[in-house]
Amino acid sequence: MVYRDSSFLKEMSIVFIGFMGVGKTTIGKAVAKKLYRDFIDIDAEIEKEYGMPTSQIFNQIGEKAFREKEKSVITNLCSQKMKVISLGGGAFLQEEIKQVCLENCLVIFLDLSWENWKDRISLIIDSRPVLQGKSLDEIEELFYKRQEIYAVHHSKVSTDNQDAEEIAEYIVESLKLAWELYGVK
Ligand SMILES: Nc1ncnc2c1ncn2[C@@H]1O[C@H](COP(=O)(O)OP(=O)(O)O)[C@@H](O)[C@H]1O
Ligand SMILES: O=C(O)C1=C[C@@H](OP(=O)(O)O)[C@@H](O)[C@H](O)C1
Ligand SMILES: [Mg+2]
Repeated sequence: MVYRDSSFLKEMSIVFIGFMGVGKTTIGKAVAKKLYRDFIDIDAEIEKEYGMPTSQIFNQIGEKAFREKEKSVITNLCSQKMKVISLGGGAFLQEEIKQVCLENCLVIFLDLSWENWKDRISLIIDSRPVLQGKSLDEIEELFYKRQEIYAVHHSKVSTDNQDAEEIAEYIVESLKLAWELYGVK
């Protein structure tokens, strides 16, 4: 059956959410390339606006300003179609961001187990101010607490034991199947 009014499904922007370091930026970029869409990384947009890396924004201007900018950047970009957008792991702490994304975009939660996540810490610790100065136990507590904000999404993809390219391929194939199922041309 062909649903003639379902073409919006194929046009919706895709938003990636999940904890720091799960691969939102890496996988988002790969998915965008495979779908021939523009890729937007919200942290990169904020860094461009301030002309400095996130850690420096947190240190010099403060987290509050970062979060305000995060909200305005996401609110503006989420209304656009055909994008692939990777959020920062703390964006869904703000209810307004959560609502605007869930209402306008296809929200995909990238899930990774704590066991696998902790092997990745050395890759990200220097560039993630939220992790700095915390013990591993404190980071584990934050990891589990943060799962609450990702609980509402449209789709969840487990990323354990797969490389970013494989995950991106799986996401794109699943999207194509879903579009076909709904008769989207
Ligand atoms: N599936 C994966 N397997 C192994 N390493 C990964 C995977 N996805 C991302 N990475 C690595 O983990 C680090 C964090 O990835 P990144 O995409 O920046 O995460 P996020 O945007 O969610 O914080 C990077 O060094 C990246 O190369
Ligand atoms: O979880 C968070 O509070 C943050 C996550 C980071 O993005 P990634 O999830 O891409 O690391 C970045 O937005 C900032 O350092 C704060
Ligand atoms: Mg990122």
